[in-house]
Amino acid sequence: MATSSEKAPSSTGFEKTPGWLDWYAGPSRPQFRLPEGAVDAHCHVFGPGEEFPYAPERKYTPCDASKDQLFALRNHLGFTRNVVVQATCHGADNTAMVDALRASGGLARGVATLRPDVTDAEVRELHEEGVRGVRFNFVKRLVDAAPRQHLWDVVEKIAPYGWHVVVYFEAADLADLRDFFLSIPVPLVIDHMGRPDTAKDPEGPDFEAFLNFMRARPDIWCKVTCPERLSVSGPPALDGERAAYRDVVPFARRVVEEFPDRVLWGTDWPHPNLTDHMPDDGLLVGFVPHIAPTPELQRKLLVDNPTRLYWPDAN
Ligand SMILES: O=C(O)c1cc(C(=O)O)oc(=O)c1
Repeated sequence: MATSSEKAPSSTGFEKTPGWLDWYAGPSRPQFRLPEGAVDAHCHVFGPGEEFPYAPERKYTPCDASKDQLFALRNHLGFTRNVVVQATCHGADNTAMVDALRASGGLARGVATLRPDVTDAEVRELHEEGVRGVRFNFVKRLVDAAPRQHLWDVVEKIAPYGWHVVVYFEAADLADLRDFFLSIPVPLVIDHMGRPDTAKDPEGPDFEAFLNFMRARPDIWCKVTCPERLSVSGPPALDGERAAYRDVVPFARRVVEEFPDRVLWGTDWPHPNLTDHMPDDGLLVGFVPHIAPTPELQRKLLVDNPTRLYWPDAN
């Protein structure tokens, strides 16, 4: 089946980080049929660099991954909508992400990166474009640490618009960040399950600490995403593998089963910074029924929850 996403990725005007793995061209058609109205609740656009230059402060230079390629993948996989999360390679310049929202005809919402001096008029404009959240990143290989006061200043600006804060952090840093997170007075959305060490016991104290954090407030959501990033023993979603990333399943399944109304799923296309392999996104979609085994859990994870968070006025 030919899709425009089969075109080989390129990187215009920028030199990619050495060893960069490009997104998988020509993904298979998912065997798991996504329910009507499914949302890819975590994906990115990269550039194209010629039109939307990568930020000078970036920690990596990716291959291009345009909005048209993202929308072609959406259609090919059977998603209806996207949530486009600002990628760190674009810093706090949200223009590529906003351009994708604008082109989507209402089928995409966004999560932005903001500096503390952002004005109310700028936040209002982003809201009108479809942005509904701001991302705070604590992963040191991706961004330099931001002073807490800067983050507070941003929270004050976005709170009146009903936005949430998306947090990305390493499991080992949760103990230090927990109190700060719990003091943020808007809903929180955790990226990639808080990056558990999946070589450890899913019933062990580390993952229990994560679940306890989720139990601390009813408005903490979790993306049960990125098995391709978190998996240690695989097997990868390649070469027709239909039971990929088995070691991640018990972690994600615990979250889905305990918090069925506050979990989200997305592809994480174009999968920045993978070093080992690049998944076939069609096979990656096949991960979902392993972590959400019933049609009801699947509908909540893929349709009801993301629609409630990002399109509360839909239907
Ligand atoms: O783990 C990562 O490297 C990663 C990077 C980014 C980004 O650069 O924005 O986003 C993600 O969701 C994951």
